[in-house]
Amino acid sequence: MIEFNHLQKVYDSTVALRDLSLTIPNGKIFGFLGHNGAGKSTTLKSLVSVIEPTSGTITVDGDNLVDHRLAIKKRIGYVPDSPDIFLELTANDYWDLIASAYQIPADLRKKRQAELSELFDMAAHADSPIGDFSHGMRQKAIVIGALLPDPDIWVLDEPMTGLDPQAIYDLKQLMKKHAAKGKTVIFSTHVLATAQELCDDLAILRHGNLIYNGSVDQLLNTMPNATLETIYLKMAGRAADQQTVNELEGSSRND
Ligand SMILES: Nc1ncnc2c1ncn2[C@@H]1O[C@H](COP(=O)(O)OP(=O)(O)OP(=O)(O)O)[C@@H](O)[C@H]1O
Repeated sequence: MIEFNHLQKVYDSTVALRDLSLTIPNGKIFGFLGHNGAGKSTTLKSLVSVIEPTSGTITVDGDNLVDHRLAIKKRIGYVPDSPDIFLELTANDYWDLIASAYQIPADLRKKRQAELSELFDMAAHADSPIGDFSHGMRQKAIVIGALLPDPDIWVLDEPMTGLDPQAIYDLKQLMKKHAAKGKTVIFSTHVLATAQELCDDLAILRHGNLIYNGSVDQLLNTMPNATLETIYLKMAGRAADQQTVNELEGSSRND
């Protein structure tokens, strides 16, 4: 179980996260929704130790991230919001780097790399530099890297961006399979149909504030016949209805 307790992040003069407290159960697919700049990446980057929150704590199965940083990092596979990293390395060099950092046994790495490269049509590109790849191919190389250690917690920041329909389908299947094994999948997305299809639980952020945390079913039940898109826009959109937010916040607290 992952717990964010009163997390706050201030960048210079921008408050990106305000007093974020929520719990992510193990074995679930958990989605972060919110407009551009709402604080989704900031939350995910805090969890994977790319940035340091200004205040508040994160615990993973009761262990404080600050005190158990390396052990927790080794349990997490991360797909960042931009795949434009390690452009000089070949895909294989990048996967080597991950295999060595996570101390993945050679035979397991070989097996997983073969399966994932095959699935994402990347086997023929393993020895090409990431910088020569299209956006979608870079994204696939990063996704493969993040899954090589078969992490307990898989964190993906807008992972479907730039992927072709087949790769999106395959990635969604992998996310479902990962959670079905009892592992935790946490992702951010702007695609509400994907969130509705995949997520057990959701957090909706607006200007760094948590405005909903609970199950997708519970949210959908609040407005019979409405889609997640309709409800989301009512809560977080341009004409956000404060009364709806208050009612849903109340119902998620009383859950
Ligand atoms: N390195 C940074 N320096 C200064 N401000 C930042 C930095 N990173 C993010 N911010 C600000 O923090 C706020 C939250 O940004 P964040 O990237 O977490 O949003 P997001 O919900 O992931 O948005 P998007 O959907 O556009 O990716 C925004 O106002 C953003 O401008």
